Amino acid sequence: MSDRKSVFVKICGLKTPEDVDVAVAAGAHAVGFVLAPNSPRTVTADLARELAARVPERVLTVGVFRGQPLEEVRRLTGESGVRGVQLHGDEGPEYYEELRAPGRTLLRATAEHVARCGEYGEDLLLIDAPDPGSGKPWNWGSAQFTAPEGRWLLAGGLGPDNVREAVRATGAWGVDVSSGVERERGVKSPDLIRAFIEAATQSYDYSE
Ligand SMILES: O=C(O)c1ccccc1N[C@@H]1O[C@H](COP(=O)(O)O)[C@@H](O)[C@H]1O
Repeated sequence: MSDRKSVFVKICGLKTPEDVDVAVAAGAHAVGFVLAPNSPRTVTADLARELAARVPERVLTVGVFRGQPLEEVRRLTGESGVRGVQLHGDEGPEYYEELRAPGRTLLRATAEHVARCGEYGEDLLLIDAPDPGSGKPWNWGSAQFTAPEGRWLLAGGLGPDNVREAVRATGAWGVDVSSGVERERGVKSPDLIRAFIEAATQSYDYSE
């Protein structure tokens, strides 16, 4: 039996101060701002900075990138002031090495279901669906998926109704969600954010 009391919860794709405040008050451990282009959740570095400034130190702020040049990731990270960098491209270990900086948390997102934690020098591994941010689940429950050892986050099609089962089935250290806490694409629902965090943080209550 694990002595963990809760999973790590990241709420991603936040665009408004109200939604950031709701996620923080409900107990999110991390909040994400999409700094990749062409998403209904894309925010400018200026808006990300404004949103990140509302977040207490204990909550990790994360910039989300997809296949962008290193200089662009560096610039947007600096301008927005986020402390975490989440990469969804096919960047190699050298790219992570280039981005490493004191106080910065590097997250490597992959749809590769045999990934190992820390393989590219990342601090946290994120195992996601092939189409990140689509709300489509992948087959995390299948026998073909072997969960990695260590600290990894599960994402892809999670929501208040399935997060608990997903954590129990995979043993994920943490979870990440965007679509499953939206009332329409790109628009968050405070009620769903609260419900997701509540459900996720109950995942390791083995007393029942
Ligand atoms: O959310 C996006 O639009 C996005 C864009 C580019 C890269 C990653 C993106 N989101 C990531 O996807 C998962 C959430 O997926 P879901 O919507 O809950 O199915 C999460 O890791 C986000 O950071």
